[in-house]
Amino acid sequence: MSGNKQLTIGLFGFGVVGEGLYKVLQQTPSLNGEIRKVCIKHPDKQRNAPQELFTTDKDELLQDESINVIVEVIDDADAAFDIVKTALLNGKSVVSASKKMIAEHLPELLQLQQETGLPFLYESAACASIPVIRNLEEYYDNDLLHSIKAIVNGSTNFILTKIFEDKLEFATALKLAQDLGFAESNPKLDVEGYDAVNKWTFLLTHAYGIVTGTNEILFSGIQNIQLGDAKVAREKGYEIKLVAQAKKLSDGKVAAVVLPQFIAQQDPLTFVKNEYNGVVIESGFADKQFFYGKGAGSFPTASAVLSDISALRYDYKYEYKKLYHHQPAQLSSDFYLRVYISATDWAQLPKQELEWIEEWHSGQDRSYLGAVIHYSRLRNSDWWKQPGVSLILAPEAIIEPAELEKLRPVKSVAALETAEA
Ligand SMILES: NC(=O)C1=CN([C@@H]2O[C@H](COP(=O)(O)OP(=O)(O)OC[C@H]3O[C@@H](n4cnc5c(N)ncnc54)[C@H](OP(=O)(O)O)[C@@H]3O)[C@@H](O)[C@H]2O)C=CC1
Ligand SMILES: N[C@@H](CC=O)C(=O)O
Repeated sequence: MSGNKQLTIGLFGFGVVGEGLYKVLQQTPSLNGEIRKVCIKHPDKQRNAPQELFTTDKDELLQDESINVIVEVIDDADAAFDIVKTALLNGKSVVSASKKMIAEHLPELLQLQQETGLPFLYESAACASIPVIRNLEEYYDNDLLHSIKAIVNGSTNFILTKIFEDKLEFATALKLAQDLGFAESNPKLDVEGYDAVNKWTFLLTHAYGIVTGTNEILFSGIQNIQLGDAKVAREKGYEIKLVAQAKKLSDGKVAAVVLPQFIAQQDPLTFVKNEYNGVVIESGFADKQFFYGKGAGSFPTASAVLSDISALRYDYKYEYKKLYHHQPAQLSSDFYLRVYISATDWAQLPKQELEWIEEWHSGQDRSYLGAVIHYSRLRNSDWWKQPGVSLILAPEAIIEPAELEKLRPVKSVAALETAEA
């Protein structure tokens, strides 16, 4: 495919993203793209498009030789993988928004792209309207990419904004995120951090050449954050956001986590509210750069799908430069995290697991402490995921082993035990 070639599209899914794309394409005649057929699941639903466009038979798209592009925007990861695989093997270029499917099948998808030589693009799958994949892929050299810190889930950011700024109840805020089309069909994916970590897996591939699974990354969502945590944050002049981050350590490995974090006022992520996403990239010589835009919703997501479709006109493919043309980085499990932990009961906090405690406070309803802990201690335990316990990263959370002793304070766990007694 090259130049202004006719793109004949088979579209899977006509929900928030699919219908958005249909409308956006109607307003983009210069693209030279036409939707030939739309495959959906429920034939009886009312649609805002001619009835003859729709089918429930996937082969009407996948086996149609006149269709040269498959756009897959459905909410079923297993069916999505089957569609994408068949489409590529049938010689069609593919655009997808299904981050869960991509995260679960990245090695197979990499192989399929190599075997077929066909484009498989998915810019909308991470941070929706922000062109983060193409930027990581094309612009930043592996050695110079010091860190990425990002809000990659619109729904949780929306919920946190609505709870802490507009004083809505959690359930009301979630319902609003669902009504506006931001949340996944199963909102547990958003709330418990699965969606954010899914996105983080393949962003790590484009940033550092790391091919990993979600089980290799420490993550949680916002499910355990309490109003009391927000009060502590406010007293310290911080906000709480669900943040995905990766930092290149001095041994060349990458520390990566997806956890709630206190965000200081001077951090650009402070400005990221509601369904917006933000990405702060720190690279050699350029210092900090900040990308900002809508991270969920019909038209913002459709705009990124449209950009991928448009890129097919000039045969754009991801080269996975960091993976195939550089020395890919590895994930590190040897670093420390500066954390804030709150609990309804001191006994829930395993003080022996902490390197040191920097502050503590015991209130009527909850106790909290600020501490430093080795990453592996958190990975290998689940006390911090239990009801009643919340774990939030401090603003500058990642500590390299070589820095640890320089930072170790005089106060220790023993001091807390004395205070308790
Ligand atoms: N909403 C957002 O802001 C964003 C969503 N995404 C991703 O995009 C994808 C779509 O999301 P969204 O549009 O919100 O989801 P919706 O729930 O709004 O729509 C899902 C669509 O998929 C169709 N569908 C489900 N299973 C099948 C199947 N086996 N074959 C054909 N069609 C099927 C449904 O059909 P029917 O209409 O008949 O029920 C529906 O049209 C998801 O992977 C999501 O994670 C990515 C970025 C942002
Ligand atoms: N549910 C997702 C949708 C976009 O990826 C989110 O809230 O970010």
